[in-house]
Amino acid sequence: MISLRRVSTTFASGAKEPIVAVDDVSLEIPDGSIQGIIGFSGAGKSTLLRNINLLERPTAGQVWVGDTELTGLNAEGLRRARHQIGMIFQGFNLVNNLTVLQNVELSLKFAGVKDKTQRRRRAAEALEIVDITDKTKNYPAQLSGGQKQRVAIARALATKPQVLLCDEPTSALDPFTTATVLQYLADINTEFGITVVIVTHEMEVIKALADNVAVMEQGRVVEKFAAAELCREGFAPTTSIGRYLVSDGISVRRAGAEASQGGFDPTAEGVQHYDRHVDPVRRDSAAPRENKIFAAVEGGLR
Ligand SMILES: Nc1ncnc2c1ncn2[C@@H]1O[C@H](COP(=O)(O)OP(=O)(O)OP(=O)(O)O)[C@@H](O)[C@H]1O
Repeated sequence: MISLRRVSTTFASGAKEPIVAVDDVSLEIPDGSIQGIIGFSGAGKSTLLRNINLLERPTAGQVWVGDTELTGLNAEGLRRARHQIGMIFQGFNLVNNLTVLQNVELSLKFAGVKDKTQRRRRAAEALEIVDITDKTKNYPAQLSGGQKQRVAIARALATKPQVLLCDEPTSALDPFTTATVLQYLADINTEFGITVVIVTHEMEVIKALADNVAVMEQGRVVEKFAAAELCREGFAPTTSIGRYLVSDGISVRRAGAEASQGGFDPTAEGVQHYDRHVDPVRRDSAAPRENKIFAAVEGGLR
């Protein structure tokens, strides 16, 4: 469980009034779930996400990940705790003068994996999870946006995190590539039980991925609901974003799975878009991929 307890984050802004980016937010995110955080620009979504790994230290409140209160740790404790929390960004944040493999190895080096062979093996394993083993010797500039984000996901996974924080991970991608990246995130959540927290302003991303939704406005979480609620007759969200999600049709991935009892409902509008564009290579290679995942798990991914 990730538990944010009365978290606030205020930025000084010179002579002007301080900016309250996050205002007394409490949020519980169950292990293994996908939490969507949605809101308009400037609502405080990214700051709240960065509060979870203390990339932005809250000015008040507590952040708990599992049994550990991150806000109570010293620098060394926090450094170690952060290995449990991977993060990906809209701009990918790869190191341009390192190859794909070296980029992933670097995160293991920072995580204190001293043995070079082990670093290389674990980096290669992580790259396998996102099916990008053919690009290990390439540099970021030689990759498409979607490939860069997949490398960033591999880099985040290499340290075997329990939590993956995603800050607008698909905002820089076209719809086709977005769908592929979302599929990887869904797979990683399902197969490894990694808790995913995703900040976005894209309704499609929420519909395709989230189990639970938090709507932010002016630093506050003003509405929370399970994505499945969007399918329930009579569900009446109070925020404009919530109402939009309802009026836009009930094409929520997890809710669709529940409603149809048969899993993912590819006929739902919106989901169709998501499903159709999933990389066909991944659909066709289910069996070998499964073995690969097991190998990775045996290798200690979890
Ligand atoms: N380092 C900072 N210093 C000062 N103000 C900041 C800083 N980071 C964010 N802010 C301010 O805090 C508020 C919330 O910003 P934040 O980036 O968290 O919002 P957001 O919902 O993620 O927005 P967007 O969708 O545009 O990225 C904004 O007013 C922003 O200008």
